[in-house]
Amino acid sequence: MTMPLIVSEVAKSFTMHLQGGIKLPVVNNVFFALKAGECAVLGGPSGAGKSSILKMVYGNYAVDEGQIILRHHGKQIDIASADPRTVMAVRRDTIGYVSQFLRTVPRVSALNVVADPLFARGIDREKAQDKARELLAMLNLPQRLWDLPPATFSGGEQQRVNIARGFITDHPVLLLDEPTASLDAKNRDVVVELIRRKKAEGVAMLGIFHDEDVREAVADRIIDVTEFAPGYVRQGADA
Ligand SMILES: Nc1ncnc2c1ncn2[C@@H]1O[C@H](COP(=O)(O)OP(=O)(O)OP(=O)(O)O)[C@@H](O)[C@H]1O
Repeated sequence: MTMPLIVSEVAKSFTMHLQGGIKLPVVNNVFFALKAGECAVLGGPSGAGKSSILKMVYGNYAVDEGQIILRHHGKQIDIASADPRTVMAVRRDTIGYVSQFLRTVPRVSALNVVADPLFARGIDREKAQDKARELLAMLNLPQRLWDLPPATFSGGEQQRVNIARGFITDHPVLLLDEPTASLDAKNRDVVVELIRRKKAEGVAMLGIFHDEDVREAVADRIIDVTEFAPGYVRQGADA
């Protein structure tokens, strides 16, 4: 069986147009694969390139070199070279992204913001909303808020709506961009539990977690991003 995600020989640099077009290499020869049901966590100091890798895998950042292969409807798709329409289809059905920040849509209730990815996949409305209610209750969002648009919610309330939205689908690959940052301990534990459930369902996850306790609780392994620094020489490697 092929892996749900294979990243090979990926390189990325940013061109600083305001500084005479100088190139800032960020990562080089990024190489890893995810198994179904595992949660790998990107590790390394600030600025090492963790977010950049996550954004490339989601198709948000262009890739200079290499391949990012996802298994999508039984076929292998290279996100690094896929056209925008394919990227959208892959995001709808295959790869999800849970981040800290909610992009609120005016006049749409929290319940429907959460259920929306299931509506997009053609899931029955009632069924989708039931699942959204279950997640919002788990994440302790007060029921009086469910029918209101999240635009006026507190930062933590918006974050929980976003987390529910990110976890509602059954995407086989899920990217976790610090989903627990600034959550209280009770809701952090809920997110840890949601990640465990996804593992049990066979979802492959790639995440960034600055919170050490959460990382310990969810990580099956750490991918050390400093090994992908341009110019890094592997210990024991031939010159
Ligand atoms: N859009 C961008 N334009 C220019 N440089 C960028 C851009 N995004 C990231 N960088 C640079 O790339 C490097 C890696 O950034 P990245 O955000 O991927 O690191 P990180 O490991 O996620 O850091 P942190 O843990 O602080 O979030 C940094 O030097 C950063 O300044």
